[in-house]
Amino acid sequence: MDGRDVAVSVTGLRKRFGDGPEAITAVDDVTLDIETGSIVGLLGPNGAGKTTLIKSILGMVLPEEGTVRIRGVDLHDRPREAYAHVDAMLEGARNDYWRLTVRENLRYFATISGVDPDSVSERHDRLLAQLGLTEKADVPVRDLSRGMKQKVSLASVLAGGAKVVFLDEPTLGLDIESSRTLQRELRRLVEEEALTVVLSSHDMDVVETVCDRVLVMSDGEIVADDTVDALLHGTDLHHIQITSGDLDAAIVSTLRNRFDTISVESRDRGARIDVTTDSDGLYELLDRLRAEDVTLERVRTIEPDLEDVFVDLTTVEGRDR
Ligand SMILES: Nc1ncnc2c1ncn2[C@@H]1O[C@H](COP(=O)(O)OP(=O)(O)OP(=O)(O)O)[C@@H](O)[C@H]1O
Repeated sequence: MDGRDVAVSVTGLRKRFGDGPEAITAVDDVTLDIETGSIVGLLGPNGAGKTTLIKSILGMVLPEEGTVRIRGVDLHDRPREAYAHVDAMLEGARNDYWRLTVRENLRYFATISGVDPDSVSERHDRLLAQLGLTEKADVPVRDLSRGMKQKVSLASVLAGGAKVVFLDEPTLGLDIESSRTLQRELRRLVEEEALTVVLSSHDMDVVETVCDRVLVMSDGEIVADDTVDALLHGTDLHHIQITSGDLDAAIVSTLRNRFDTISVESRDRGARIDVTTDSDGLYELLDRLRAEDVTLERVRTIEPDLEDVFVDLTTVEGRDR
C-alpha cells in the first residue's frame, strides 16, 4: 500500500487444523493490508475462515506460517506493543461485567487498556449518547435487554480509545434503528478519529452501507478484495427474477443445479425464482426455459446487490454445466 498509512499488514498467513488427510486449511496463504482510518468488511460463508483469520491477527490462534504487523509492529517480535492499540468484539459479544453499571464497564475497559478513565470521560459520555445508553448509564448491565447489552459491548471496545478494532457481527440482535446508529457512530469515529475497523458480518446491508472495502473469503482464501462500488459494478452479473405457473419442482431443481439461486418462492401455481448469472448463462437460462416449455409470466432484471455478488463469488463450482 504505497505511501498510505497501513494499520494492519498480513503476509502469507496460513493456519491448519488437524493432521494428515483430515486436516483443514482454515486460512490459506492470506496476504492483505488494511489502511488506517477505514472500515473493511470481511465476508464469507460459514467455515470460510473469517474467525480464524481474525483470531490469528489477534494472536489468539497460532498460524503455521506468515507474519502480522499492527501499525508497523511485528506481532511475533513485540506482541505487547503490537496490541497496545487494538481491541476486539468477537462472536457478537464481549465479556462485560454484568454486575457493574454501563458506565463502570466503560471505565473498567478504559483502565485495562492502560487509559486513565477520567481522561476519556467525555468520550464515554458521547458514546453513551450516540448509542442511546445515557439513561441506562447507571444501570447494571445484567438488567438490560439483549440489544442494549450488545451496544454496551461495542461501547466497551471503543472505551479505551483503541486505534484498531475487530468487530465480529457487531449488529447481530440489534433493531434497525440501533443498527443504523451504530453504523453512523462507527463512520464518525473512522472519519474524525482515524479509527480502523475490521468488521465481519453476514448482514450484507450493513457491509454495503458502512464499509469502504470488502474482503470476501472462501475456503480459507481471499477471493475478492475491492470497494463495494467496484464489486457491484465490476462484474458481468445479472440478477433475473422469473415468475411462471409452469415452474414446477423438477424445473426449479434443474435451474438450481445450474444457476446461483438467490431465492425460490412457491406460488399457488408454479413459482418465482431469483437467479444470478453472467451474460452467457443468461442466454442458456432462456434456452432452458424454452426447452421446458415454460411460459414466462414475468421477467424482471434487478440491479445486483452485494448479496448477489457474494453468492456469485462463494458458491461452490461444479454444478452440471
Ligand atoms: N479449533 C478448531 N479446530 C478444528 N477446526 C477448526 C477450529 N476452528 C475452526 N476450524 C475449522 O476451520 C474452518 C474455518 O472456520 P472459521 O470459524 O474460521 O470460519 P468462519 O468463516 O469464521 O465461519 P462462520 O461464518 O461460521 O463463523 C472450518 O472448517 C472450521 O471447521
